[in-house]
Amino acid sequence: MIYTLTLNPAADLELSVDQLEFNSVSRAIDSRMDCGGKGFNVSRMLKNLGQDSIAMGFVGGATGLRLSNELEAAGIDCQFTSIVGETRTNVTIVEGANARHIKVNQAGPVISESELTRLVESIQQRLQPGDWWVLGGSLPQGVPTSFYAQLVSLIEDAGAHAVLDTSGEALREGIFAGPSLIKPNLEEAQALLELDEEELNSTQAWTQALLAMGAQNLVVSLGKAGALMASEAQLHEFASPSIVEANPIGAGDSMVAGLVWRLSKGESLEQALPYGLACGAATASRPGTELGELAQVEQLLEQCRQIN
Ligand SMILES: Nc1ncnc2c1ncn2[C@@H]1O[C@H](COP(=O)(O)OP(=O)(O)O)[C@@H](O)[C@H]1O
Ligand SMILES: O=P(O)(O)OC[C@H]1O[C@](O)(COP(=O)(O)O)[C@@H](O)[C@@H]1O
Repeated sequence: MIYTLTLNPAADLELSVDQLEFNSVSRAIDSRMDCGGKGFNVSRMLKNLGQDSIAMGFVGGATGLRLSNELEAAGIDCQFTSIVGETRTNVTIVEGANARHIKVNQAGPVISESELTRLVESIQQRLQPGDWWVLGGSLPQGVPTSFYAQLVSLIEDAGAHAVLDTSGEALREGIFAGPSLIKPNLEEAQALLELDEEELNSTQAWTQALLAMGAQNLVVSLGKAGALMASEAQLHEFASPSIVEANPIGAGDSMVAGLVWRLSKGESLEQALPYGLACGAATASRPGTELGELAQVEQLLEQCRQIN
């Protein structure tokens, strides 16, 4: 089974404007609201790929209810921990004229100690060897930065696989607990390291430094340039397919979905990575946080090649 955990889900509100202007009123020419949050997106993408998963996490208030209803309507098994606070809304403003965007993510609700305890208990009840657990996204307020590390240890000690996709201190502490896989983008990966210029210019040096912190495997996504994969014995670079980008939000989560989909079938990371790239590219070609579909992923797969 694949589980996805989203501690800080979000409704993703996208407003499109012709031209972004500060200190004046802009009128949206288009708007859309999608279900977002890293683990939720992974479950949604897995569904598009024909793969079931169980979505877990904190949901609260009207926004939380809206997201739960949307996931359930998509046929995703939801096992949420309800909270008193309100699930957040993240805003993206897309400027049509210059094909660029600004994204502002809210901090998210405050989680109480009893809500956190209930979540840990519901995770512990489900731990089984061989399962895959995707832990994705930022921490809402009140959740300690060591929380992912605690979960990674629980999951890996149970003989299951933890895939960690977060950033900053939560990622740093989580890596030390030895997750099966981490998937930062380049900026998130390099922010963890204090390397000199020469080491930063050597992919071998900085990927090995990340692995030395504790991650068993590493995929670093590079946007349209593709991705790197590294383990103790391997370092490979793959190219991403070429698409017309509409909105890259959700591409990273879709890549994680593609990876876990294939890894859970027993494939190696090298075999799984082209699926991750194709899923990321399929989603980047769509507006808002709309995610790629299987037919498009299969078509893009042909263009995902290993560069070295
Ligand atoms: N414009 C694009 N063209 C082709 N592929 C893309 C594009 N943007 C994203 N992708 C694919 O999605 C993956 C994840 O995107 P990336 O932006 O690196 O992740 P994140 O959202 O975590 O920052 C990339 O490795 C790539 O395969
Ligand atoms: O939890 P964070 O880091 O604030 O990120 C949440 C945001 O990231 C997303 O999950 C998209 O992530 P990616 O672009 O990395 O795939 C959005 O749906 C959501 O608004």
